[in-house]
Order: sequence, then structure tokens, then C-alpha cells
Amino acid sequence: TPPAAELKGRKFPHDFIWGIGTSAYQIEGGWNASGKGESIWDHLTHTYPEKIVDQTNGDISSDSYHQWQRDVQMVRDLNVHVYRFSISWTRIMPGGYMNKVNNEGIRYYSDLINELLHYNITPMVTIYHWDLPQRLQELGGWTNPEIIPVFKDYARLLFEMYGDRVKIWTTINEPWHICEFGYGVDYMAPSYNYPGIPNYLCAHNLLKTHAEVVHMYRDKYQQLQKGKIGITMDTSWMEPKTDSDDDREASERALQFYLGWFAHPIFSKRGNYPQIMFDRIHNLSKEQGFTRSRLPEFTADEIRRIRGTADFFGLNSYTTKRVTKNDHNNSKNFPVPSFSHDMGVVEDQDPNWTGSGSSWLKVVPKGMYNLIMWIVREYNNPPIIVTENGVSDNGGLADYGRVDYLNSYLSAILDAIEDGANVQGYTYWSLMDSYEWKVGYTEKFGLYHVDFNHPNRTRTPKVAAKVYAQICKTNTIDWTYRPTLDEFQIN
Ligand SMILES: O=S(=O)(O)CCCN1CCN(CCO[C@@H]2O[C@H](CO)[C@@H](O)[C@H](O)[C@H]2O)CC1
Repeated sequence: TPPAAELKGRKFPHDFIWGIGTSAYQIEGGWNASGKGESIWDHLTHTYPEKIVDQTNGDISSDSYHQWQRDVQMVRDLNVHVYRFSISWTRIMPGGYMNKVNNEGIRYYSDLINELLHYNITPMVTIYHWDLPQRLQELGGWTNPEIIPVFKDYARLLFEMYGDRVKIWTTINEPWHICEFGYGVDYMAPSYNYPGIPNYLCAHNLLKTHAEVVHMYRDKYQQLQKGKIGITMDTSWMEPKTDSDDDREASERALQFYLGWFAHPIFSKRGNYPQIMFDRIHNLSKEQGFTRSRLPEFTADEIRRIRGTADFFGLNSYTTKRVTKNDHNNSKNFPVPSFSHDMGVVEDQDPNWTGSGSSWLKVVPKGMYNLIMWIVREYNNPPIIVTENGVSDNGGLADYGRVDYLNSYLSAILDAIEDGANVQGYTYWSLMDSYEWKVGYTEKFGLYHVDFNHPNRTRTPKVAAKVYAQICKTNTIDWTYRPTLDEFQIN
């Protein structure tokens, strides 16, 4: 909690954009409703339920496929300007290809967009939030360059269908998680566990895909539709464990590997992958007996084609890690080759940091300030939208831990703004409790509670929903505002 002087009334810029976020696989359910095709998350959770902590899946989840009007009501009650949601590729094109388009799916998102606009809420669409068509994964998914033209066809259809009404687009959510957690280790679908090679192929194709979609939007749609398009990347803040040179270098190296991998090709003056990644992976690949670097190389034309392909820097960040150099005295035996071995750091968390409902998520607001100022310096103060930030617990409506997280992380973001960072908006994660990927329904991120044991998936506002609604209405942080459950009805 800040000093008494700052308890009330810290104001955000008058034009600051407030929002709330969700993603298709996590909230919709209707996994095979009205012609929807199988995604890699449908496939993973149906084929390997043991890979999910509570052996659940998103077949129904929060049932937003049927409850979307209630969802829009909840968004309205939060007084936000923007609703960030993603479109399910297989609800639009069941097999991923353009040869079969599902009109029921087209209509679902059109109805949602119209409902949002009816209540003056701006739709912010994520084109891809991890739910790849399973049929495309059977061709190698993101490791196969075939995905570039196929994804472009999918994005073109969305621009054609919704671009008259959708004015903020994000191509892809969290490339790092898609490529390293999906194709490097087996944390997420498609759950490869093939360290150090397919993750870099995935990233190479993903960056080219992103660039082709942005060029298409800019060449064919942006003049007429007047929207913005960007990408959302993610990292924790990487705090040096001590102020030794080794630890400070480890911190910088970790940020280049986690964030620079995707941000440097798009947002840096030079473009291309970060030099430290290029050098380390090139040298290690040679030592390991590979004839070429495991990090694919862009041609000069590709570097130019990818550089500058974003109107804003979408940032997802939740927490902080401590890092030290991975050497003989604290060496961790990472698989060789692997992303972690290439990066060469050991991560941990300070046991004194406040915890949450997730083991990886500690509450360290200063880390958000440090990360934003690092991006300001590294990429020449790009327009940033914090597209995801939030905290988990294990349930309950009296979520005062979430109230404290919200106030402290927003204070850190406001500190960064007051120190010159061009942060233009914030979409809190998440609107409601939903499917939390590998941990199923065991960790809750929602401002609204969802009753997963009831067929109606009843939504109930938590205390933090009321606090966030107040922040969005007044544009102000007020630490003294801590409503009790019985004293408020949000609607
Ligand atoms: O202990 S470990 O480090 O081995 C496992 C880490 C597990 N990760 C942590 C990061 N998390 C954030 C990315 O996930 C983002 O954040 C939200 C909350 O997770 C998700 O609901 C969103 O869909 C996603 O965009 C995804 C799961």
C-alpha cells in the first residue's frame, strides 16, 4: 500500500483506454457446435486428459457460445471502453482452409460485435489465441511454412467480414507460449516436447505470418476501415538476483530471449532476431554438431518485410522472476539442445514475494514498472497497450487479493506513464473465470465468478469487479475503496 498521500485520487491520462479480456477456447465451449472444427486444444484435452491438472476440457467451459449477451452485460457493468476477445479459427473454417467456411460461426461473432457496438463498447479482436485447427497441426502446424498463406486467408476473411466494425486487431497472442510451450516443451498444445529445434521454426513462420497479415491489412483495408493492428507478446520482468555483472547480464539476456525473440524483428530499428540470440544459438549449434544454426536466418528482404509491422506494442505481463547466470556453480541441467540451455539463465522467485493462486505468479508490481521502462528504452517508446495483466486465486467472491494486485499494478503502470512511457491502454485479464489451459478450472482469473457446476454457468461479480468498474468510471486509483460483498450490487 502506498504512502497515505497517494491512497486516493491518482488519475490516469484523460484519454487512457480501459478494457477487459477473454479468449475463445477459454470461455466459449460449443467445441463442436454448428459446424465448428476440432482445434489442437480440443484434440489435446480429449486425447490426453491426463496432461490437464484436473483432467477437464473446454467443451462447455463458461458457455459463452450461448451466454454471450450476458457477457456483454458484464462488460458494460465494468464501465470499460474495450472488450478484447479472440476468434476461434475452427468456428470460422473447420479445417483451417478457405474451402469450407462455417456461416454459423461467422454469424456468432457478427452478433457479438453488433451487441458490443450497440452499447458503445469497442471490440478488440485477437485473430489467434492458441486454438490452431487440428488439421493444420497434422501438416506440422506452425513449423510448416504452409501456415503463412493459410493464416493469411483466414485473416483476410475476418477483415472482409468484420473490418467495417472492428477497429483494433491483434494478429497473435503470446508467440513465446505458442512456440516454446507448444513446440519446445510439452506444457501446451500441440505438446511436442522436442526442445531446441521446432520452437525456432515455429517462431520463424509465425513472424512471417504476422508480417504478411499486417501488410495485407495496411495495403487493402486500413485506408478504408481506419483500424489499428498489432501483436501481443509476453514476458515476466527478469530481475537480476544480485547486482553482480553476471546477474545483470543474465537479466538482459533473458529479456532478449523471452521478449526480444519476437519484439526485436518487429519493433527495433535494425530488425532481425536479437544479436545475443543469433550468436549464442549459432555457437551452441556448431558445438552440438549441427551443420546450421538451429535459429533460422531471415534474408535481408524478410528483415525489412517484418520490421515495423505493428501500430502498437501489445504486452501481457503478470509477474517477476529472479535470474542468475547458468554456470558450473548453479548449473541446472536443461536438455541439450533447448531454449533454456541456449538462454543460459537460472530463474527463481524471492520467497518473500506475495503469492497467488498460481505457483508461477508472484505479486511484484515494481517489475511491471521496470519492464515497461525497459521496452521504452529498447524500442524507442512505442505505443504500448497492456493487453493482459491480472492475478489468480482459487475461488471466492471476496477477492481482496485481486483488489490489491489491481491497485498496485495500475500504480506501477501510472508511475511508468508519469516517467514518459507511452502506455495507451489496459485490458485486465480476465472478465470471468474460465478454462486456464493446463490447470483446467483449478485457478481462477475472473472478475466474475462462474458456477461451473450449474448448467447456466451463472456469472456473479466479485469485489474486484466493483473496484475495477469504479477505476474505469473515474479513471482513478482509490486504495480506500474496498466495498464489502453485501454492500454492492454491480448492476
Ligand atoms: O510454472 S511454469 O513456469 O512451468 C508454468 C507456467 C504456466 N504458464 C504461465 C504463464 N501463463 C501466462 C500466459 O497465459 C496468458 O495468461 C493467462 C493466465 O495464465 C491465460 O489465461 C491467457 O490465456 C494467456 O494469454 C500461461 C501458463
